[in-house]
Amino acid sequence: MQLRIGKAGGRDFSVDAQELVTGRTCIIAQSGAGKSWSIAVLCEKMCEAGIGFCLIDTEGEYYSLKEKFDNIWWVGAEGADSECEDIEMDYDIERVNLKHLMERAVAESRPVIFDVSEVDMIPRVTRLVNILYDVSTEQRKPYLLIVEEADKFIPQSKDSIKKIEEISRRGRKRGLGLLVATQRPAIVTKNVLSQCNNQIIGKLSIENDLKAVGLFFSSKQEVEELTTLTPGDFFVMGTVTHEKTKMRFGKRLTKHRGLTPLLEEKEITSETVPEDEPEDEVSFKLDSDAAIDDGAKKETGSVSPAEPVDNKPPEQKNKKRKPRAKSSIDAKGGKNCIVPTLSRDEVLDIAYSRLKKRRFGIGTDERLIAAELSFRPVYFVLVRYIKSRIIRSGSTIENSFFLDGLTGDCVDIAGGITFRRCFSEYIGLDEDSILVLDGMPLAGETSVEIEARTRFPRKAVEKAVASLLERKLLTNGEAVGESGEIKYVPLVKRRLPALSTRIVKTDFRFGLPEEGEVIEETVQKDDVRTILKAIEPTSEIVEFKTFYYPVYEIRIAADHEEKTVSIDALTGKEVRWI
Ligand SMILES: Nc1ncnc2c1ncn2[C@@H]1O[C@H](COP(=O)(O)OP(=O)(O)OP(=O)(O)O)[C@@H](O)[C@H]1O
Repeated sequence: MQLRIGKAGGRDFSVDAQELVTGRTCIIAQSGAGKSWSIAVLCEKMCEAGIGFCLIDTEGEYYSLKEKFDNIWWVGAEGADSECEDIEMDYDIERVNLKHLMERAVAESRPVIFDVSEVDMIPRVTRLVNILYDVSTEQRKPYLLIVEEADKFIPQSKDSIKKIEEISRRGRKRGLGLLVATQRPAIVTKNVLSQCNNQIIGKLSIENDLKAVGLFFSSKQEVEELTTLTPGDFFVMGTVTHEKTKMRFGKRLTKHRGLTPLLEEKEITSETVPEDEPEDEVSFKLDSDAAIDDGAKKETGSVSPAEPVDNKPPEQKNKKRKPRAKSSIDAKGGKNCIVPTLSRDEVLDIAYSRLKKRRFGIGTDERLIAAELSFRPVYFVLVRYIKSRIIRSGSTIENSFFLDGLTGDCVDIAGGITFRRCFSEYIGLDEDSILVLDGMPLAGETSVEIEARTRFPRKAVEKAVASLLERKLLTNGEAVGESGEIKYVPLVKRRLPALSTRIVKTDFRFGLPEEGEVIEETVQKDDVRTILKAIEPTSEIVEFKTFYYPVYEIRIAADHEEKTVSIDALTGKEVRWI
């Protein structure tokens, strides 16, 4: 019987079930390289094929297999809770008659998750493996023992659980196979590793660990290749396959729980949301992709066309990560993340095909080294202002738009997220400095000219100029003419846009995501208010809400360089700065 567990070179890749279940296999890869994922895929395939196994779960992450395979018995500490309402523990690890349970499990080829995440592991596992060995000696039926984090149970020291070593030597004749997984082969007892007739080896970086697996490879280059593998990629060799193969484990049928930085649920920050607003939706009215009228410039004109366009996102200062709180989600909080439509797998596929075709332009040996989902803060801003020139005097106009919560730049989200420079260079300035800077002609101005234009007293102009010089938003100043007056030239890439009458709206699905990191916003509402006042003195912020847009950060490395590309988790397009 073959178990189809993934792909190798575009083709399905299978392992021999008999060899896997009754043989000795080690899965070796560093943290985050995909061991738990691979074990879960193997378990799913064994469940589908009706093969029995007992998985020692040290992190309490495998109960989700029960989502699809409800004949699994989950044995764990009393009160252990799953994050899924309809999955419940079957047996209390302290009370269950373990001998009786394992006799039935082996006889019925039943999968068992032996969850030791909340208990003293070593005595429980020692007891389990003793019982399992005896049961297998009696029944002689194929059954697989899976030991996650093997370095905890069979370290290279006298503390190793001897019965596991015995299973590795003598289990086969009893039908009892062994699969051990570890991040640190260098510290697992050689008594077991040397017995393994199958090896599944993924990314490793630590020198000693590379040495420890060196014996499984024929050349140094092959061992070095291990350092470049991406999560999910493994070399499989031994009797489970006919030849050594580099493969990638396939999709999981059940949720992967071995994730993920924890997200904290966040309230929608709004001063004007009425008490009875529907709780599960944040919706805005949509009109067009450009909400602030970027074209409508003031007299001083826009930036010179000759100026190079900076496509790079402004630096994300103070980019803080928020942990996900384990507490329950309150009615409103946590529902303001846009739910991604693309899975991590799908985005990895996109990145891989791009690696193959267009490359990312940083070297000949490009490879993916990380792909993380994060949620980027976006503000929805609704402004009301009076503009007597357009509509009869005294009438109010509304304009809404999206701003990047990290930079203050404009965000368009119709058809995928894109960023346009608008406020970022002005964030943190006081109103006087903004007016001095934004109104300055490209050729520059002297202090006297600034005074004449702004009607600010000399002291105020000096203060504004000093703060702009400090922020490097003006040139240092050159003496001009016979009087030797100093002329300052603006260094901003964008002038402030004028307010328009546009209104934005979106119909995204908001919710609490299962994985990913929420990035905390850094731009202050007060700074946005100051800029809006400088653009239009009558403006008032009527609504100011924060929501989070999902983006996958893909890290690519070549020989000497690394690059991060952001992929929109709704469209699969690269996130652009225009
Ligand atoms: N075959 C795969 N396909 C797609 N994504 C994968 C695959 N393997 C791993 N990943 C991704 O890599 C992440 C880390 O994988 P996993 O939790 O299995 O690592 P691990 O080696 O068990 O880490 P640790 O030793 O720290 O528990 C997963 O959350 C998943 O997003």
